Amino acid sequence: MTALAHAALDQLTELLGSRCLTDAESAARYGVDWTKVWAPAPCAVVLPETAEEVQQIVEIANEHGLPLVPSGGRTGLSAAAVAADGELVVAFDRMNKILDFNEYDRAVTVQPGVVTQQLQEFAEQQGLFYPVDFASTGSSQIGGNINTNAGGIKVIRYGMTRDWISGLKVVTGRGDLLDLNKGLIKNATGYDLRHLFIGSEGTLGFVVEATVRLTRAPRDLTALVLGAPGFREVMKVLHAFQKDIDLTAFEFFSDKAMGHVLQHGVAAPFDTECPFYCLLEFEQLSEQVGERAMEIFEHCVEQGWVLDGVMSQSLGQLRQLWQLRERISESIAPHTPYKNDISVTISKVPDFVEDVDKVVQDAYPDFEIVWFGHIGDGNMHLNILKPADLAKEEFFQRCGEVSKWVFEIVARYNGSISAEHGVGMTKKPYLGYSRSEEDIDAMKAIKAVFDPNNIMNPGKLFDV
Ligand SMILES: O=C(O)CC[C@@H](O)C(=O)O
Ligand SMILES: [Zn+2]
Repeated sequence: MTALAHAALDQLTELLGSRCLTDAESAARYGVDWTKVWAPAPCAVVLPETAEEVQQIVEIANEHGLPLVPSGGRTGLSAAAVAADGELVVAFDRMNKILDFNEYDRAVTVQPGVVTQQLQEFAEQQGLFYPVDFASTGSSQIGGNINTNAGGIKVIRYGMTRDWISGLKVVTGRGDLLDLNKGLIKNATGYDLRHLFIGSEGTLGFVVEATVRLTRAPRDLTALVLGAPGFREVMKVLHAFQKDIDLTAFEFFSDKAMGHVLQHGVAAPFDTECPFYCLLEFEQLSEQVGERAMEIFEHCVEQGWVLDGVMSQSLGQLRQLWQLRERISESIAPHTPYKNDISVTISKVPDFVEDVDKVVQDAYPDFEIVWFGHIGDGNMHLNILKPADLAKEEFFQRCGEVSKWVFEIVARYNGSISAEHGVGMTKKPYLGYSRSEEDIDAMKAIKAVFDPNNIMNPGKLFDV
C-alpha cells in the first residue's frame, strides 16, 4: 500500500471507525462481482451509513487521489464492481432502509443498499408491484441496478430500471450532492441528469437515495412453454402472440440450455425434444384471453412453428415453468462460461443470430455454445462453455479473439455489445463496436465534469 493510501486510510478510520475494514476476508468478499475473472485487491472496504459520509469519503479520496469502487450486491456480470487494483471499495450494505412511501404518488424512496427482493416485497405489502425482475433479485441492490440500468425478464412489458426511477440523489466525484428530478413525472427543465447517472456504472458518482415508481400488480399470470423446430420459428411465434396479446415476457433457450437446466434438477415441461424453446407469459384477465392464447397456439402448431407445448394451470405450475428459464445461468456456471450479452432490433434477430452462430460454431468446434435470453427484447445471452480439460486462461484468450468477429457482426447490425449487463472491464475493449468515437469523447467530457480527478470507478466503461 502506498504512503498516500495509508494517510487516506487513517482519515477514513477516524471518520468511520470499525466501518473501515482492512482485513483480507473483507477485501476478498467485497472486491469482486460474479465475473471471477479478476482477483480482488482493494486497499480497504468502507461501509457508509449516510449521504454525508459518502461525501466525506469522496472528499478524502480526492485529497489523496484514491480510486473508489462502488459495491452493491456484487451480482454484476461485467466486472464493473471489481476492485482489482488497490481501490477503496464503498459498500452500501448499511444504507439499506426504505425511507418513505406515498400511495398517491405510488412511489417509494429507498437507500441504495435495499435488496431488489426487499423492494418487491415492500411493494406487494402495499398492494403494488415493482416490475424489474431477474434471477439475482435476492442479493442485487437497487443502487447497483441503477448503476447498470438492470433489465431482466419483464422488460418487454415494463422496460428497464431507468423507466422506474423518478428521483435520484447522487454524490458526484466532486463530492457534490445532487437531488435529481425529485420524484416528478413531468419536468421539462433542461438536461435530465438523472438519466446520465442511471447506467453510468458508478463512473460519475454514487447513488445515495432513489425514488422508485410502483405499479399495479399483474393479475392471473399464465405461462406457456413451447418447443420450436428452429430459431426462425421462435420469432414467428413471438409475432403471432404479440399481434393479439400484451405479453409480460417472451424468453427463449436452446436445447443445450434445456439440457443443463434439467440436469440441474428442474422438471421437463413435456417429452418432445426440440432444438429451441420459448417461454411466454401474459395476464389472463378474462376467459377470452386464455381462449385466444390457445387459438394462437393451435395456429402455430398447424403452421409447423411449434412442436409441443404446455400452459400453466396454477401459480405453482407457472413458477415451475419459469425455473426452466431462470435457472439456466446457475446451471451452466460450473462450466466457467464466457458470456456475451448482445442485442439488435427485433426484426434483425433471426439473420443476426444465424450469422453469429455460424461464426462461433466455426471458431469453437470443440466448445459448447449455449443460447438463451430475452428474445422479445432482441437480447441474446450467448454463453461459451469451457471444456473441463482446458486451462481457464487459454479458454478466455481464445474466446477474446473470437469476440472481435462477433462484435463486428453486432456493429454491422447496429446492435449493442452489452444489452443489460454493462461494460465494466469485460467489455471495455469492445466499446467502440457499439459507440462511435464522438460518443465516447462526449462520455469522457461528461465524466470530467462530474469526476475531474477520475476517482469514481476508474478503468470501467472506458479509460480516460
Ligand atoms: O448468465 C447469463 O449470461 C445471463 C444472466 C441473466 O441476464 C439472465 O438473463 O439470466
Ligand atoms: Zn438477462
